Amino acid sequence: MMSRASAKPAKFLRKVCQVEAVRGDDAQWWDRLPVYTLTFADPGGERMPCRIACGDVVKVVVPNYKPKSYSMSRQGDGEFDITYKYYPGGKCSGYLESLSIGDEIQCFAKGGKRRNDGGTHIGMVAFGVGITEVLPVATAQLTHSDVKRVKLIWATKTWGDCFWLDELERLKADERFEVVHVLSREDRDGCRRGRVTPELLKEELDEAWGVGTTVDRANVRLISIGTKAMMRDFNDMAYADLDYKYAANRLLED
Ligand SMILES: Cc1cc2nc3c(=O)[nH]c(=O)nc-3n(C[C@H](O)[C@H](O)[C@H](O)COP(=O)(O)OP(=O)(O)OC[C@H]3O[C@@H](n4cnc5c(N)ncnc54)[C@H](O)[C@@H]3O)c2cc1C
Repeated sequence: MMSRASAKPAKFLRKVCQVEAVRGDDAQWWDRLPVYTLTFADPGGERMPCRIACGDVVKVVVPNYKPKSYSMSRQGDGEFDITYKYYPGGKCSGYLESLSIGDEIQCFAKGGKRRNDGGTHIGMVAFGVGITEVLPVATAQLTHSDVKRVKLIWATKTWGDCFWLDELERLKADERFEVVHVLSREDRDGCRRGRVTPELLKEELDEAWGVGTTVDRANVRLISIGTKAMMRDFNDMAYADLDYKYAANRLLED
């Protein structure tokens, strides 16, 4: 895999807004941060060595700062996408926000996780913009014929924070795939209200699938993507409260 020393220039081709910003009453605060997808040409015409099925990232070298990670959200023919949430004042998302079409960024690929094979029931939790990594991984899981169920639990503040809804609908055409939206700040038909808790995971995964009865626990694979704190909380819930085994049940291994 490439390193910072081998960062290469990738030309910025286009930008799509996924989530519109909502400004708060306080001029400094935004009630909803915007999300954009940026498309870049493959550096030097060479396909970036990113395996989006395994959550590899694009390291964006921020000028006069350091490289920051962005999941590759799509790999196309001669191009790739990253999808970022813009944080006002954010060092890297601010840099991405400042780019104009035709500009070049310096970037390199990083990753190395492997699929922990053998899972038939895949439980995935995306916290907010963590969906950028989770959805490509979910899509890849559905290419495995031994996978019987893929359940994606997407936790956001509101429905307005959700994007890629068309893509989710398209994936739902595969009856093995299911999405559960968990909204912390909004009541909405068809969505759960609240946060991801051990009780919610037990209901949506163990009870829904019959883990321990019709489904062997050894056949469950789990993944969560979000901030470090959110992923730590998820690990406590999954590997302590629900008693899954980290080594055996995680979907991607280092
Ligand atoms: C493996 C990995 C993969 C990742 N993939 C992605 C990805 O695909 N997409 C993505 O977007 N990120 C991703 N990230 C996170 C990304 O790397 C950066 O951490 C993120 O973009 C923030 O960096 P920043 O430099 O822009 O913000 P920072 O410089 O860290 O600052 C954030 C600023 O935003 C401010 N802020 C926060 N909320 C609000 C608000 N509501 N209103 C006003 N100001 C606010 C904060 O106070 C702070 O000043 C990933 C991280 C890792 C480790």
